[in-house]
Amino acid sequence: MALYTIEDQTIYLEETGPENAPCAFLVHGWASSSYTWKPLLPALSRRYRCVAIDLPGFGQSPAPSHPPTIAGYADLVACLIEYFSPRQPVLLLGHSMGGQIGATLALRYPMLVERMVLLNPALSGRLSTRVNLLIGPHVLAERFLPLEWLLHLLAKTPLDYTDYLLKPSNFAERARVSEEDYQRIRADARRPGQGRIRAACFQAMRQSDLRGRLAALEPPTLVIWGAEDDIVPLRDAGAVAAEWPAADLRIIPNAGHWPQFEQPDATLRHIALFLGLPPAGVAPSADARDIAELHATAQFLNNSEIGGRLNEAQRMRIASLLQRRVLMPRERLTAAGARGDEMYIVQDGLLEVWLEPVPVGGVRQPPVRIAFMQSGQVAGELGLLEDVERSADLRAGDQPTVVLVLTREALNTLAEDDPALGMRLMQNLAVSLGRRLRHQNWLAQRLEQRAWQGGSVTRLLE
Ligand SMILES: Nc1ncnc2c1ncn2[C@@H]1O[C@@H]2COP(=O)(O)O[C@H]2[C@H]1O
Repeated sequence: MALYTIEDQTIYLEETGPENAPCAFLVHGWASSSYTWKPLLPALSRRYRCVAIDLPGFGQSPAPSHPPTIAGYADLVACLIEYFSPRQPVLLLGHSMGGQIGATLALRYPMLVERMVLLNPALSGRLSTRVNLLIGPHVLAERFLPLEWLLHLLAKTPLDYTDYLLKPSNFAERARVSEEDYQRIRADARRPGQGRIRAACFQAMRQSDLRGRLAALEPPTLVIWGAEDDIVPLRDAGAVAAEWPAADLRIIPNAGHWPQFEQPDATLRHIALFLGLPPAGVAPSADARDIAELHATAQFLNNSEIGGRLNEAQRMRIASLLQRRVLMPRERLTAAGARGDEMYIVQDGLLEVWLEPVPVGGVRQPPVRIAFMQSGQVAGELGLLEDVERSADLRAGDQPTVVLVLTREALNTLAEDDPALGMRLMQNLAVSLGRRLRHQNWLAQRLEQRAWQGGSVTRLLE
């Protein structure tokens, strides 16, 4: 954990991911800590420099000197964003109260936020009836230090009721949460000495109702909600649907207030789709680790045959699957008759298609160049789609040539993980094949035309 100070406030935060990568800021919820993000950090820090904060008064960060407010927390996070990412807006993730802080920040400082991912965000600040009736009185009692210590001591006796309150409110009936994660979440919720802040934030959330202002949120946002959340109930998702149609709202079954722990695969899948991260299970290629290059590749794909009609996140996803290969002038990439399961997108230079004509009178003819592929065009797609022999030789032109390689395995993983993107990719490939077919038809027509014209000339001469 790293330690920072802003004015007189000390803040603990966890930093992961490459230092020169775009920044992601992660803001936890009420009575939690940066541990909130544990299931998501490995995937996120492959692409982002992740900064997971312990808000003042929570986790390891000491309490603020003034009573906390949601806007105050938003201002503090904004200050950190400006420090860590002075030139570029950031990805902002918020869970529960952290979602309310994130949305407040995006309303106050839209220029600091590139996009947002909100998990079960406490947008209205209204909590569930169960929390208000059962947990609320406990929280409010903890405002007073002697009472907090009394309740803390009680929690060490057989009279402890923490699990009865905590478990069913936080987790869905069929949730999958490991004992270790549960114990960490539980410990954060009951940290001694934080009772005053817990009570103050309980009130602060209610005083920061964002309903009626959601439509003004500018950054593209993914909102994920566990269907069985009994802390910030799903009814707040109704406000998202009604007021904020631009938000991408995803509801995850068999998850409650902690979808990232309860259904990590589904949660990560939605986030990966939204951010254009590689699908789970695909190791990033060496090139994909270089984030600047990844962005450049995604931009290049925009003008390629397979990147048409895709959004930025989808192009980033494909870019992260491609391997870059440099060919020497005239180097052979594939041989006719050999097997291969890769397709090539020409990034720079030229890829020539060579074919050996049918032997004439049993004599082999020298190969002829039948086509060439320029920057943005694809070749080798037949081998990618089907386990058949290559139909022609592919060779680099007279200059060094750079190709981006897509393997069948990567394509299959992508199509399984993101069927809509897989479908679009296939459509783009079909369109490119169609173009070639039309070109062949045109050549055939020209051949016919020449034969016919040739015939008529012969008649005239007669
Ligand atoms: N007539 C053609 N016109 C353009 N490209 C071709 C032609 N024939 C074969 N190719 C390309 O050459 C590639 C050789 O490997 P594949 O058979 O996998 O995929 C083939 C096509 O991409």
